[in-house]
Amino acid sequence: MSNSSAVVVEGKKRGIGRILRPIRGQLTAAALLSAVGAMLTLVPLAGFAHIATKITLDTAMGISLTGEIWRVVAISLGSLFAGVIMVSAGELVAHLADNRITYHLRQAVAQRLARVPLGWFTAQSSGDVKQAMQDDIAILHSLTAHFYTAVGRALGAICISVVYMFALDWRMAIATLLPFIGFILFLRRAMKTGDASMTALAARMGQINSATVEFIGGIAEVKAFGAAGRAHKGFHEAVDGFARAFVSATRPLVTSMAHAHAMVAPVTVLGVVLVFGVLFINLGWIEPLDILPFVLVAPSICAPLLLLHTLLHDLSGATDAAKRVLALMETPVLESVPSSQYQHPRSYDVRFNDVSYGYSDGHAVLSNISFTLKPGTVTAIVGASGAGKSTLARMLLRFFDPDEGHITLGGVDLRCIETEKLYRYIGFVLQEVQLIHASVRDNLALGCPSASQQEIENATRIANIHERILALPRGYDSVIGEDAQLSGGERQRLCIARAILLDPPVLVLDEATASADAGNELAIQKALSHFAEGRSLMVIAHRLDTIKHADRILVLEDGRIAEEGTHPQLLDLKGRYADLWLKGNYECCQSSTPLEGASC
Ligand SMILES: Nc1ncnc2c1ncn2[C@@H]1O[C@H](COP(=O)(O)OP(=O)(O)OP(=O)(O)O)[C@@H](O)[C@H]1O
Repeated sequence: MSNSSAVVVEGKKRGIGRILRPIRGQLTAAALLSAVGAMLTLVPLAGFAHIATKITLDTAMGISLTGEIWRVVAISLGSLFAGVIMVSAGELVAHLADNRITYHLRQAVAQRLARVPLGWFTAQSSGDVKQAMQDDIAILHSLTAHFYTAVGRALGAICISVVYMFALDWRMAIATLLPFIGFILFLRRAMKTGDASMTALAARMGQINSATVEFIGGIAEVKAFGAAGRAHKGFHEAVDGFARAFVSATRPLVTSMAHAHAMVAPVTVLGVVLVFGVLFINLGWIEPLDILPFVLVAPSICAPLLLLHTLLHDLSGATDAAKRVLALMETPVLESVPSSQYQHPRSYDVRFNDVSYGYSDGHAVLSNISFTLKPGTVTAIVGASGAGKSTLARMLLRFFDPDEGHITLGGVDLRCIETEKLYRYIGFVLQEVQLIHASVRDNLALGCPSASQQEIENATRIANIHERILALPRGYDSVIGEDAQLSGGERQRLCIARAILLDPPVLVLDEATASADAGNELAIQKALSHFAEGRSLMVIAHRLDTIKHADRILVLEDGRIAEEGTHPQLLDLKGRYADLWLKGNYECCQSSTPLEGASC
């Protein structure tokens, strides 16, 4: 995509924060509810510790504790109940926010894609769009619906436990936290090891991919030239290299992770509490009963800490997904005027005015192109492969806008014509045939849903596909890809019928009969020539004999119009066209198609 002035780039700031901005308040509320809820659900642990301590100490002194026990039990149960309600409320708020953002993102992406140049879709694989629209938005769902509440719960539980332990005895609290500090240190080491080895692994994976592509892509040649052994060898070497790199990369990683997990195993934490507890008792710093709350609370930090680690690990995937969705939402769009400035073409003559265009900066694919398509005439564009023919056709369809110059329809700049209307004025059939998963009838009536069966059949007869459709199991109701398995040529004829049904005053055909066999091509050309009457037709053709009676032929060379004229005029010039004609080895007096006319 060029940095054309015709595109508008909106917003450069990237990141997950931008994606989640509309629901930031809801997510914060959800996280807070979850955090406070988690804190409250831990109150019973403190309650148990309190009761156990009291029973041991006070009953020995003969004090009755029934009233206090019931009070602590009531507070514990009340806290637990309130905590569960708050955690559930947090989940609900997060899911509502998720529902809102998912809807908002899908709408925003769809609206954006409706405004991007059609040329973007040819450069972008549908896989990329599907990845962002479905997979990435699903990943963001786990972020919005679960991440914030889970982080809230984990942090809430950890914070309240730490505060509680420090409130009881700061020396025991510090000692209890030692395994968790060990966990963080081992984790950091694992991450460092992981980062270093991931680069090496990615390089090895790249080698496997290249070897696989080479092997699969060239399988025919490999077999034909008996090089299967050599190709296999390259693939095996890449796989072996990856396996070796994997072993040496994972060994230190797994060791560090194993140490980290061992640090936060409840048994380790309990062991540390008991060892330091006994030590502090011997030092006379604490009483034996003072250990009890630590024994109850310290292991409960393990699970939230591990959960936090997993969540932060998942966050990087969600960040990448957010970036991809954001990139889609920032795809450069076609420049358009405010709807109040839309204009209606007064006629249907098309004019290219000094049009230049390049896909990338500094390399012009089309340079200073000027010509007019007059109504009722056929203009053919010919030239060597790569000369810029398809680019020229796509500019008329606003796949891209010119970098310089402009294109008008009936005197109105294409940028001032509402996009939907533009495709009512200019129909097209391109090399890449696009049919949707629907019935043949629906595919035909895509741009014209109110078309009658008679109108549809008239179009399919012109495109020479009516009989073939009738031969399908359910005729016009057969579904593409299910019971309508069509060849490339048949799909192309279906597209031609679809374009004909729209009855556009201007029609662009880019290698529209490329997949048709000779007989069909003749029939389609014949039908199209009748259809062309009174319209402007732009035909791009490789085979010069199919366009030799066009009203005007433009010969493109390196993105410039090298020659123009009628077939006889161009032959007389003895220039580029005459050369192409000669090289094409066309028979002078073969039966002509109607686009060709009759004379030789
Ligand atoms: N989407 C794209 N991005 C970048 N470059 C492109 C793109 N499409 C075409 N090009 C380049 O622009 C030049 C003109 O391509 P174009 O398809 O217009 O030529 P063409 O005359 O129609 O060729 P052919 O007859 O082989 O279809 C070529 O060099 C091609 O590689």
